[in-house]
Amino acid sequence: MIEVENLYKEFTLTAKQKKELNTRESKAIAVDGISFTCQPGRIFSLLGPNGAGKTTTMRMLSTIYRPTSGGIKIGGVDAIASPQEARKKIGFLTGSTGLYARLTPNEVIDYFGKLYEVPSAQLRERKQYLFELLNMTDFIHKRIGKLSTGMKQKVSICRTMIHDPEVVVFDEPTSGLDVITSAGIIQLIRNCKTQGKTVIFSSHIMSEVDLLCDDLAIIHKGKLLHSGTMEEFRENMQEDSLTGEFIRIVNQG
Ligand SMILES: Nc1ncnc2c1ncn2[C@@H]1O[C@H](COP(=O)(O)OP(=O)(O)OP(=O)(O)O)[C@@H](O)[C@H]1O
Repeated sequence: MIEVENLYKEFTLTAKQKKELNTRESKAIAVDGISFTCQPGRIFSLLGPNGAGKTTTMRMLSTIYRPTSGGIKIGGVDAIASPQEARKKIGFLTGSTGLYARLTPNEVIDYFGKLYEVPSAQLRERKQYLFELLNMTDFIHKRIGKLSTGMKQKVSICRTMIHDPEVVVFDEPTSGLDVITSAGIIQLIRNCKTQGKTVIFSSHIMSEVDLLCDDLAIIHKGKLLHSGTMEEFRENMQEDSLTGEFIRIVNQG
């Protein structure tokens, strides 16, 4: 379970950022008092346009950023007071995950498996499950530096999932990937749900959200504009399409 209460994050702007943003303000509010709960065995989507605050929220959930104020609990653990304990329960996928170009996927996953203290027999099993599910067996012994963007993304996903975390945080997991690669990732997210994990993923693609999620939150300019089940969202739509409804909510906010 993920419990988020009145989460707030502001960044202090550097002189360069102030110039780029053409502002005299010394602070930028990225996340402005949002609250939500993600339940085990359900897929929660954080949807919002560019700059809405999705990545900042995901990074706070994953203990990479410390919130300016507010509360986060991951599987009952206070992620702000005990980030290390919370981190053991989380698998976090972000677009900027660094991978060692000179190692092979197999070596990287072994390394992270050991880092997370996954017992060897379990590590072998997890690797087999993930490599097969994501169709990776052809390139697990090639150097990462020689792999395509989609292949690297698959390696990052394996890295995220190798310790079988109970909470999965995916920041735009299919961004820039072809439909076949995306389908493998979507299947993995579905399997996480079946396994009773808590899943949150961010996206700005409504069709992907529609395909996967049980619960939906829409954020814009750091504020929560909508939160509820996907079923309720569909039932109460005022526009003909899900994308149309998303745009209507964002424009109203
Ligand atoms: N390190 C930072 N310093 C200053 N401002 C930041 C920083 N990181 C993010 N922001 C600002 O916070 C706001 C939210 O950014 P964030 O990256 O969380 O949005 P996002 O919803 O993930 O957007 P996208 O879909 O474009 O990735 C933006 O206005 C952004 O410029």
